[in-house]
Amino acid sequence: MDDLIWPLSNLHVAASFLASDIRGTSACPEFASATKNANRSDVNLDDWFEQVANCSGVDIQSNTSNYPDVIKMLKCCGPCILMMPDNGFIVLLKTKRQNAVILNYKQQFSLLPLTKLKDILTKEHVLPLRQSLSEQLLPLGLPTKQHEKVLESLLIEKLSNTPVIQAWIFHPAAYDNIFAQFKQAKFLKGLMLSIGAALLFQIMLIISWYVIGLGVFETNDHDSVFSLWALLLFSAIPFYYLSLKIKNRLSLDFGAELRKQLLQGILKLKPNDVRRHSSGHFMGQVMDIDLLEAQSFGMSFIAITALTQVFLAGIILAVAGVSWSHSILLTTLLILIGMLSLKYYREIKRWLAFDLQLNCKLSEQLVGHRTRFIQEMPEQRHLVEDEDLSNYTKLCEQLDKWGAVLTTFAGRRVWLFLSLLLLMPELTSDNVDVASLSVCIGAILLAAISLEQFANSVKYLLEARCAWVNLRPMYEGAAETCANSTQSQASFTHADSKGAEYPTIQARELHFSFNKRKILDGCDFSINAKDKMLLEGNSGAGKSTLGNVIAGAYMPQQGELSLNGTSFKAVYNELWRKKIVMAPQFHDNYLFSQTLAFNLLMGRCWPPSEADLIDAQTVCNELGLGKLINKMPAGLHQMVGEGGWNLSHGEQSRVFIARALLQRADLIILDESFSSLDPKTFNIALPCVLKRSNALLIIAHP
Ligand SMILES: Nc1ncnc2c1ncn2[C@@H]1O[C@H](COP(=O)(O)OP(=O)(O)OP(=O)(O)O)[C@@H](O)[C@H]1O
Repeated sequence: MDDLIWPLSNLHVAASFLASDIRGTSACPEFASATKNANRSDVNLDDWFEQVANCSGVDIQSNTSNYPDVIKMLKCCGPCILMMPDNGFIVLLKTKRQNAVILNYKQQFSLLPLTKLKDILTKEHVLPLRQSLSEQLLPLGLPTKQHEKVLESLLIEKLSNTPVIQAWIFHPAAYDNIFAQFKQAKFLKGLMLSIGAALLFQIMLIISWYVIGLGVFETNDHDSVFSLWALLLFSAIPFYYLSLKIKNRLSLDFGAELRKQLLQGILKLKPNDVRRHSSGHFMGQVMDIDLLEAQSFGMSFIAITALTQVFLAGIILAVAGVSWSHSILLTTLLILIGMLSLKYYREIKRWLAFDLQLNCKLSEQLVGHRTRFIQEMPEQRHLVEDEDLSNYTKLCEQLDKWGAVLTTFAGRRVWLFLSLLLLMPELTSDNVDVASLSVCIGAILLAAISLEQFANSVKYLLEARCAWVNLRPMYEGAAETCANSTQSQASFTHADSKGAEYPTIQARELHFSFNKRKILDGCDFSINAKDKMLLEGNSGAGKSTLGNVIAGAYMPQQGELSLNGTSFKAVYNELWRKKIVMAPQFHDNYLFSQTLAFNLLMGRCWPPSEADLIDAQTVCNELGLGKLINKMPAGLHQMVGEGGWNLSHGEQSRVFIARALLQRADLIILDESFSSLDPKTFNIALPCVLKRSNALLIIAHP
């Protein structure tokens, strides 16, 4: 048993093992020598796992489970690191039926029953409770089996809301290696299983035709032939059911995985990249996920099974058919489908690109509706739209035309007509081999159905492929962030522990340009722990750019930036942003259509504790928002933003300030956050900001 437990000092070896299994990289930060022999409670494990995630490029998700769901969680959380009640960890790779596959301390695999693993992991919570409950049950004098059952039910009841185990689950980071994600989610295995079941179903159908043919042409024992035929058909049903069930399950999981990854990708896009595109561009791209989700998995299944059936029919025609001509015809049609598919693919690409453009324009017109309504000449409003719509109609017509050509040539009619034409000599001959003729007709029918299915599914797969090309940058956004993070080997917390020796921020020779236009040209400065600084400058001088560089939103092209002595390059990730919080300019900040509490505390923690809510209320009171919250029927839980309570410009600015202050960062950057406040409100808000910030950088106009 001791072999199974990893000590804290060697946790990085286990983490490296899991990370390299997923991503092929094994760079994981060790705990500092000072903490190596320390107790687990002395280190912040979540922070450490975040560093591991950044260094290795895998995603690590911290997860807990309540007592009733422990087995369920263990079954799906591998590969993960589980926290032991005492000072150790267990590395769970996966589960095999009712056993857990564990990586032991000697880096060998061991099997452990899941129930035993559950007992080990939960003993801290369960043992004392079990003891006292057992004593309470004793006077009832229940037989041992019933006693245990009642005890387990009571434990489930008592611990249903208590997290009893904690795991850090490793999985591939958003996109970059999306196939690794699919591999881990066992999609390919499931797809193969489902296709296998579908093929078995088809083979049983073909055998049943053979049996029927046998009954008709070669035997008089019709009863037994009919029974055999019925038996074959009946036995084929479970395969059909199994194939559909696996396919549908996987389709749902695949869609969920795609959406999850897309969301991760979007959240990791660099702000500057996002700015270069309009919101409509992203909206259009995100809408493509429907195409990808709906078409790709199910249609891959249909395309593969249909193509396999076509090959099956081709083999039957070649082996049992009357001539090779059918096989040649089938191959020719497949080549034709391939060529038409290419043409159709080009048409969809053009159509989707234009559709994306229209989406961009539409969303921009919605956002800028008020400006257009007031300022644009009414007679000009629809000129461009009309032209766009006529171009769109032309593209749609082209797309439909080539779609129709593809399905017509690949449709069953062309194949049936030509193949029956080829069969004419045999059909009219007196010397016909009836058995091979019937097999040939069966194969022609199978090919007809499969060809049509194949052509239809290829059409949808091509649409999914185009959608993927559009969505790819979103997935790659995350990948690039991972790549940047993997350069990082330094541990932020180590330097942080020596933080007092360093200025909060130190910048040396910072350079930043937009399209070769220099905005920051060799900036040198430092900001100390309690500094309160004002950054003034003319419009366009680069103040916000500097703020964004310090906050980690923009990457400087040259120079050195460090926080508490740790280089920016070493911790360019979420950890940096936890320590430096920026309230961007009003037009760049966003009030979500959520509760006021969410908008205030989203950067601190959500869902919030009672203490967080009290803190949020106090900061709001200090910023002069107390009266407003009192007026709101639901107080802090009032819905705000679009469709909710419309906050005024000045109120919204103070919510943004409160949001930054509530994150308790080392440095807070406020970019023109006071510009919309009247002098009285400014005089209320400023003391709160000065009191509640550590280091502070205020960007303002002179
Ligand atoms: N994505 C971009 N591409 C090219 N140039 C940009 C981009 N973003 C900003 N700029 C330019 O960089 C310069 C600095 O912009 P920045 O927003 O930092 O100025 P600022 O000093 O904060 O101005 P203001 O006080 O008006 O807000 C401006 O001239 C701006 O036009």
